[in-house]
Amino acid sequence: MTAGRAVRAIGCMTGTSLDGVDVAGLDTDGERIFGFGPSSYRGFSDNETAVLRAALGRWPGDPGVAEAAQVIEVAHLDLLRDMGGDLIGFHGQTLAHDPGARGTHQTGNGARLARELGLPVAWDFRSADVAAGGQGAPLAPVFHFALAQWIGAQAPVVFLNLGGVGNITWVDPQAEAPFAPGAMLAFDTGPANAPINDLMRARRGVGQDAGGALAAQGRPDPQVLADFRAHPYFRKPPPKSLDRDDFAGLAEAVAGLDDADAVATLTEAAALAVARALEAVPRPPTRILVCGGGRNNATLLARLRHHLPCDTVPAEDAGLDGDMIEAQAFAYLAVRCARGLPISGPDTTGAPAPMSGGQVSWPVAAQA
Ligand SMILES: Nc1ncnc2c1ncn2[C@@H]1O[C@H](COP(=O)(O)OP(=O)(O)OP(=O)(O)O)[C@@H](O)[C@H]1O
Ligand SMILES: CC(=O)N[C@H]1[C@@H]2OC[C@@H](O2)[C@@H](O)[C@@H]1O[C@H](C)C(=O)O
Repeated sequence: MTAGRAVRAIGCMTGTSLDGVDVAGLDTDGERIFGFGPSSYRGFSDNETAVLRAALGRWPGDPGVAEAAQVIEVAHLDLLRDMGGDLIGFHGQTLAHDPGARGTHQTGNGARLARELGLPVAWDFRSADVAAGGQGAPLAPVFHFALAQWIGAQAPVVFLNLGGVGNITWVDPQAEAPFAPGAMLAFDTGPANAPINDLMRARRGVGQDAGGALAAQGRPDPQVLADFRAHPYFRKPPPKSLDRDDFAGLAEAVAGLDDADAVATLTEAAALAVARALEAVPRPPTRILVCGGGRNNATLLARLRHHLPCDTVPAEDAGLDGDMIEAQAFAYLAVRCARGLPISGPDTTGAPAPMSGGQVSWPVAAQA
């Protein structure tokens, strides 16, 4: 793979929402975007979700992890057999993330995918960064930088991803290169959909608050929100990242509220966390492009618009596919990994210097 020559990479993401696998094609040399390929999605069955949930917080070798890996590998093989492409970028399922102590754990074996698909697979994107002292997340920012150029942004823009956890990337599109000092600032904002999904599942037996309809009927609890805002995470300067369940106390704090007030409180908390994050960016952005499933939650989007200092619009307003940006990011990262280009640095994960990451498994080597 060389500069200026596009390959068709297929990126795969299974995020912290535990809803399913996104895969998306991208034509890129790992620097420029040349175009977007087809995308696809496969939801997890109830059984698969139960296996993954049971393995959350677990580390390699723990009970339940081999079963979770099997679910992830099979779900990816189902989707990837029909996607073609030259190279796969496989994120795997994050089961646990504790960069300051135990490390980060994405389950699923890229070497098995390479063997069964007959294609090179880039994977294990986060461990080298963590080993070097970085947070190991977020990794999509370098792709956000490329996207800012693709959409022709002239002034700073923010990408806000609302998955299970929220994260932002502030990008200065005039910067010479993504890892030039001051080109980006990225970090996790706080809980987003994960607590809402967990509450809806526990109380209503459904996976999400569709459209934010239930939150719209409730009243956020001021005391719970005051305690939430006092969480030490918000005082920590970036770089910083979160595990899915780092804000478990929030779920406990809404336990005594009725369903609508509880979900309204969690929705407001997600919006407040993003508003707080925007206070840390170097210069105000011209607009905030929202991607990830949370942009379909009308109540959450309305609360964001109430709190945020500039235009807050779905990524579609810039001609992007807001459901697939993370999967596309791992396609882009796969090519950067194969070329040994940096994927993280001081302003994204807090790695001491821009550094490459991930490993590539080749079908032949995988058979040996
Ligand atoms: N119509 C909708 N109404 C409300 N919420 C929605 C809707 N569609 C999606 N969501 C929320 O978005 C979630 C899926 O988002 P997404 O696929 O971006 O998350 P992810 O990839 O798992 O997360 P992460 O960014 O943490 O890796 C769903 O689980 C749900 O909470
Ligand atoms: C450890 C881990 O899997 N983190 C995810 C998670 O989901 C959202 C947020 O927390 C972000 O930090 C990251 O994913 C995106 C794709 C990233 O690395 O940019």
